[in-house]
Amino acid sequence: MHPLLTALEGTLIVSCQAYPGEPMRDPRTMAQVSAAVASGGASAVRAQGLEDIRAVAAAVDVPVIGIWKDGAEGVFITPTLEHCRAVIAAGADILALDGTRRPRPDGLSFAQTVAALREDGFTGPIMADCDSVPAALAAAEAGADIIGTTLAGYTGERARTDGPDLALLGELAGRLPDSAVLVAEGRVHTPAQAAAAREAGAFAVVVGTAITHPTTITGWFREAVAGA
Ligand SMILES: CC(=O)N[C@H](C=O)[C@@H](O)[C@H](O)[C@H](O)COP(=O)(O)O
Repeated sequence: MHPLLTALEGTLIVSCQAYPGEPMRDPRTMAQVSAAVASGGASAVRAQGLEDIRAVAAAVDVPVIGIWKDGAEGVFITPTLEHCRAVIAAGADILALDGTRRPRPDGLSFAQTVAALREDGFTGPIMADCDSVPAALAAAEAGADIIGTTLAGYTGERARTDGPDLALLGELAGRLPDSAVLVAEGRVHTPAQAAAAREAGAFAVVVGTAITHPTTITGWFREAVAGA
């Protein structure tokens, strides 16, 4: 296991992202939200976009997982080697990128991308945002340090479960090489679901929307109130 990851076992990681056009889409806001979740005990923060990564890294002492979303279809989470290099240059401690088996815009495979980054001298952990068992196993084989369930339910490989994809976690638990850890990410909306993800085999759990996206959380409550 990568040494930086030892401290993350059994912890909560919080994803702090605002989407294009939203009121909170401002690196200063995301830095403040990141500092707030770090105060609450988040062991690491996941940030999107080069400006946010710079601002968040300056605002928190915990490791920053950096991604760069470019586009909204196909491979869009840190889709190319150049995106990866830019995320690292922006100050991410951990690099996350698409870890599916879909063709990448620059024509490189996931394995080639990881190899090029190691060739560059990047020594931090690399997180693969995966969508299926085969993708996860291939990404771990290619040298990913963290296997995330981030894209399960978003690519057509698996049905979109209501909460986290506990079945996928269960299928992967115990099947990854010792070099990689399994992280639950995606639709963890309640503390009970976070605990269930751990019980299903997750090394750590990432929560985004349910902690840092007030518009969505407001919608949940609005619907509950209106339906009562
Ligand atoms: C599919 C995709 O694009 N996921 C993104 C990856 O960074 C984010 O939009 C999610 O908020 C993040 O994965 C955390 O998940 P949740 O917000 O469900 O707790």
